[in-house]
Amino acid sequence: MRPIGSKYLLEEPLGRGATGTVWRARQRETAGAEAAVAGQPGETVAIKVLKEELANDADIVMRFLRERSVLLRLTHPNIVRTRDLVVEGDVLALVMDLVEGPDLHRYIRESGPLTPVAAALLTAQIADALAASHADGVVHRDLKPANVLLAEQNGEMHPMLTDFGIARLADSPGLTRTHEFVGTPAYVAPESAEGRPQTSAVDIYGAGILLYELVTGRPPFAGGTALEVLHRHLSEEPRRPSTVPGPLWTVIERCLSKDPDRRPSAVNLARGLRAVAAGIGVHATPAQIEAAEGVGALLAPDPAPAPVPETPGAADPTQVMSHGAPGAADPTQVLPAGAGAPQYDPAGATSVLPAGGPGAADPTAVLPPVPPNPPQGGQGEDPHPWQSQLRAARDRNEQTQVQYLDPSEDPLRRRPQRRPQQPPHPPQNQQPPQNRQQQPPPYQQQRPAPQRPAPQAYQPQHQPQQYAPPPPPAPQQQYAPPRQQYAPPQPPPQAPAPREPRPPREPRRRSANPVRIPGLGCLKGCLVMIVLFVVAGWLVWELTPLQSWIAEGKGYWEAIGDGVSSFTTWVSDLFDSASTGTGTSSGNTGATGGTGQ
Ligand SMILES: Nc1ncnc2c1ncn2[C@@H]1O[C@H](COP(=O)(O)OP(=O)(O)OP(=O)(O)O)[C@@H](O)[C@H]1O
Repeated sequence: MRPIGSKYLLEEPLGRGATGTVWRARQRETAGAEAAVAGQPGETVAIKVLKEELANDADIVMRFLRERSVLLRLTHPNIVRTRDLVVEGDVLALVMDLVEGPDLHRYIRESGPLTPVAAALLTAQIADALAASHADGVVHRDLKPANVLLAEQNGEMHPMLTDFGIARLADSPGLTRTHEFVGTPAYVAPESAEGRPQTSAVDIYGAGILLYELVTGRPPFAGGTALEVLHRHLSEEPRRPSTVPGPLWTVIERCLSKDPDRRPSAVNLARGLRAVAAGIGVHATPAQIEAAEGVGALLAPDPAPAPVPETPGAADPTQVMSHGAPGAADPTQVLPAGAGAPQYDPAGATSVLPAGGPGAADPTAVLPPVPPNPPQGGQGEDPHPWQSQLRAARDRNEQTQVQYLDPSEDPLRRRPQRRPQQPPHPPQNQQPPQNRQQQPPPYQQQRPAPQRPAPQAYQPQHQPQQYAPPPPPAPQQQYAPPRQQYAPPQPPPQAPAPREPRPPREPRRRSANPVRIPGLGCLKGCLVMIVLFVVAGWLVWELTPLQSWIAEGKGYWEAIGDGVSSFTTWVSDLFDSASTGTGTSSGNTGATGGTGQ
C-alpha cells in the first residue's frame, strides 16, 4: 500500500485513463477542514492520481487548486462526489466516493444495448446531473459512457457522472505545452471540433450520443480514424435505427442538432426523456403516449446556456487563472491523439495529442469539407491552412505566368495548328500584382540578360517556310513583344547593341526558260532557237507554196544549200568588190593627178 498525502493509502488500481490512474484507497485519518467530506479512518474511497507530468506542471497545480471549490461543491445524487484534493510534493489527486460497479461503457460492451425505456430513464438521470452542474456554471465537456459509473442501489442501476473538472484542468496552458486533453472524438460536439465557442450545449450533444449508444450499442458516428469521426460529426446527420421508437428518436435528433441553440436544456432533456419513457412503455396510457409523441414541444433550448470560457490562456496562463476556468477555444484541444492514425478506437479513453503534432494547430486543416470557419482565438499569427493553400495556389499561378513561354521562343509555335490555341499574351502594360509591386517582373528576375537567347531567336527566319510562312503583322506584334520588355532594366554597358533584324530572304525566282539542258549553260538558248528556226522553216517550206515560188520545186535542204552558197558568193563578191574598189579609187586618184600634169 502506498500513501497518498498523509491521509490516504492506495490499495489497488481500478483503472487507468488518459489523465491518470484511479485507485481503490483507504482513509488513514479524518481529512481536514479543506475537504468536502472529512471521512472516517478505514473508509474506502476512490482516488484519481493525476499523471506525474500534470502534477509537475505549475499551471496545472494552480488550476487544480483553483478548481477545488468547483469540484468540491458539485453534489448531486447522479454525480460522483469529489471529497478531497491532494496536492503534496509531486502528487496531485482527487479523492472521490468509491462507486462499486462498472462504468456504462463496460456495461454496454458486456451486456449489450438497453431497452428504449431503460435508456431513456438512465439518460434522464444523467441529464439531471448536467442540469445541476450547468446551473452551477460547470460544463462537463467529456460526457461519455466511460464517465458514467453504475452504482447498484436497491437492485437498480444508478448512474453517476464522474470526471467533472478534469476537462477543465486539462485545458490549461501547461497541458498545451505537454499533452493536450482533447475529449473523445465519438462524443465531441461539432462546435468543439471546429474550435467554435462552446456552451453547456456540448454536454447535451454528448448526452444525445450516449443515448444513441445505449439503445443501439454503438455511437452514431464511427470511422477508421479520429478525423473521420470528427468530420462526420460536422457534416452528417444521424440515421434513425429501426429499433428506436419515434419519440425517443425525436429527443436524440434534437440533442444531436449541429446547431447548439436547437438542443434542449438539460432540464428539458430530463423532462422529455421521462415523458418518452412513460409513453413508449408497455403500460403507457393514451395520455402518456400522446405526451411522448409530442415530446418535441418539451425540448426547449436553454435560454442562457452556461458558457465555456475561451482559452486565451493557451497563450496567456495568467488570464486563464484570472478567469478561474479554462476554455476550449483552442481547437488543438479537440484533436485526439493520433487523429489521423488508422488504429483509432472510438470508444477509447479521452484522447490526448502531443503538443505540436501534425494538425495540432487547427483540426480543420485536415478536414477538407469543413467550411473555413476560423477559430475564435488562440491561433496566434499562423495563417489558416486554407489561406496557406490559397496562397500556394496563387503562387503556382504566378509561377505559371513566370514560366510563360513567349511564342516566338516556343518550338511548338512552328506547328501552325497550335498557334490559334496559344493563350493570350498578357498585355505589355499590365501592372504586376499588388504583392510584387516593388519587384521587377518575374521573368526579369529569372532571365538575366547574359543568358538570354539572341534576338535572332525571335526572327521569323527561324521558322521553316513550309510550316510557318511569314506571319501577318498583327500576330507578330502580339507574340513578339518589344525586345526591351525582356531586357533587364539596366543592361550592362558592355552588352553589344542588338543587331537589326535581317529582312526575310526573297524567295528564289526560277528561270523563265522552261527547258533545262544540263551542262550547256548559256548556249542552250541559241541552240534551241536555231533548231526551232530550222524546224519551223522546214515546215513552212514543205507545207506552203513557198517552195514553188522561190526555188522552183527544189527540196528544202537543196534550197538551203543554194541559199548558203549564194550567201557565201555574195559575201565573197562583196569582199572582192571592196578590195577592187579600193585599187580603183587609188588609180583614179593617180589618173586624175596625171591628167592634171
Ligand atoms: N469513483 C470511482 N469509483 C470506482 N471506480 C472508478 C471511479 N472513478 C473511476 N473509476 C474507474 O476507474 C477507471 C479509470 O477511470 P478514468 O476516469 O481515469 O478513466 P477514463 O474515464 O476512461 O479516462 P479519462 O477520463 O481520462 O478519459 C474506469 O474504469 C472507472 O470505471
